[in-house]
Amino acid sequence: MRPTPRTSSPRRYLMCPPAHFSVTYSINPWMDPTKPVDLPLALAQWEDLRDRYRALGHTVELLTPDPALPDMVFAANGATVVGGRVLGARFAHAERSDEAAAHLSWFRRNGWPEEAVRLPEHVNEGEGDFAVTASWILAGRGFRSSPLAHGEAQEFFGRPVIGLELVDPRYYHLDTALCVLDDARDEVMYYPAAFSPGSRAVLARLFPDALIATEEDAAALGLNAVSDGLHVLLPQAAVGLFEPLRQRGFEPVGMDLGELLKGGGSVKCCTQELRP
Ligand SMILES: CN(C)C(=N)NCCC[C@H](N)C(=O)O
Repeated sequence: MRPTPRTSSPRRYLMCPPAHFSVTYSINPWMDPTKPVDLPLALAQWEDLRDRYRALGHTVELLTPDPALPDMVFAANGATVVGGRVLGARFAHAERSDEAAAHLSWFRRNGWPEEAVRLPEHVNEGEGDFAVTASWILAGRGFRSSPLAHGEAQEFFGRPVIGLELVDPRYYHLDTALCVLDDARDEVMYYPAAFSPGSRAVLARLFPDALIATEEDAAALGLNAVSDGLHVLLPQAAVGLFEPLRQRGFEPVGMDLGELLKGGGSVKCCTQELRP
């Protein structure tokens, strides 16, 4: 079988340097405050990701980190931007709640019109739980985002929102268990065991040709990846995903974000996409 021809399209990303990253509390099973974090290494790994995006021709905007918010490096959680409209976040845990205002004020200061920016009513952790395909917005629930946020997103963006129930605490956000590979073609990769039986059936119906990840690759946070339609940047430890991606015509790019994994996030968590 010949691989589908792929093309990348230029993206605009929002990232936040891990200048104050640390693990001082635990709000997901990956976080162990007794394990030290090597901050210079975390910064170097993050810079490598930022530079890789730029080298691939993408634009990276920067959010100023706040010393009181050690998880702010996980910029994907701060908002969801689709069609130039911004749905702000409302965090489930008090430790992260002030990040939401920092994101909203960034959008207001950077030219987004007031009517395109929404302060949300219901708990949603941005692109941690919202994934955008050509036809739908996939929306995770079960650990962080409220199912009520799914209706709110559908009204705000005017796109069909498909709710998916997460059942394994290691995969507490949708973007730890599913990655959109081609947002022009409704193509994804995911780890079925992270979802309830009903949600698994929905995924199988919507994405019959999806790339299915093994437990090993999911446990390396291999699905916490970012695709520009051709290049797929993913944790380098998810070795089992590289060949299946190549067979489909993608170019996998392994990244080492090992220090940030101590906070429970990797490539996608660090990357919020600003969709025009
Ligand atoms: C998978 N994406 C965007 C994420 N899954 N974000 C990482 C959040 C990590 C943070 N310590 C937390 O537990 O909220």
